[in-house]
Amino acid sequence: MSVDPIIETVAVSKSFGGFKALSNVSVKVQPGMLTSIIGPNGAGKSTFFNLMSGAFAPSEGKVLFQGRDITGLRAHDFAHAGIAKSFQITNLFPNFTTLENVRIALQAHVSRYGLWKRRGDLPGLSERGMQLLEIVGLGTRAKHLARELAHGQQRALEIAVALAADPRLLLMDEPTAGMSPEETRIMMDLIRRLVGERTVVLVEHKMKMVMGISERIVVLHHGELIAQGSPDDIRGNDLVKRVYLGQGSH
Ligand SMILES: Nc1ncnc2c1ncn2[C@@H]1O[C@H](COP(=O)(O)OP(=O)(O)OP(=O)(O)O)[C@@H](O)[C@H]1O
Repeated sequence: MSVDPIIETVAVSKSFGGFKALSNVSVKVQPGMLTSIIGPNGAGKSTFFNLMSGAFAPSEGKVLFQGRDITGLRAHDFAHAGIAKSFQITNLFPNFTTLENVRIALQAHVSRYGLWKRRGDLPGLSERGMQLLEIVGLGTRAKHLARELAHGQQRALEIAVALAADPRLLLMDEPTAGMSPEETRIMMDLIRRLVGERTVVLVEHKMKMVMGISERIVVLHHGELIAQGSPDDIRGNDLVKRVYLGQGSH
């Protein structure tokens, strides 16, 4: 494919003390697509995710975002460049309403660009906040406190908070962790809707979900890239099959 990648890792490695958690991984993520990072426990998925989000710098190699070398910049600069992340660990203000949580995120984004104004001066914030809540399916929950939402709804709210920065790239770490089958289905539908206008990269354990939703899959094992391709490529890959053999039904 000749399309320029939105984010690219060039031979990245990451060592913790003497231990190499990631070794020489080169991946090009295509824009407007859904890419999933998979691999058995300890494969290096979270480490790779953290390199893409700027949580830490690679020990070796480079990270390019829209062709620009962003290796070693702070997480804040990654966010500024257009990379947002949604975490497993909740990042919400539980005693604020759903809409207030999104408004705070929008306000933080506005202030980051030096345009901070008093609340009353930003009449568009509530409207934009409501639009984001509609996108994630929480339009009817705007006045509920964040802590009153069901688990799946809280995850959807975290996505609305991440979208407040209008990111080009959305990184999601196990977006359906701990969800019921119904919540998982709703989240998968939401993720599908987000892709296209944005690029989405997921770290995910649930194989069935990954195969059903992804356009590209990157497989890590013992910190190395062992395969990348379409779900069909990955399904038919002998090395991937061997790695997952006996892993149970993740
Ligand atoms: N901060 C750290 N210090 C030392 N070792 C680490 C650190 N972070 C990760 N590791 C090690 O690096 C390896 C890869 O970890 P990582 O969390 O990236 O894997 P993972 O694929 O996300 O695993 P899981 O599916 O279990 O979450 C593991 O052996 C882990 O113990």
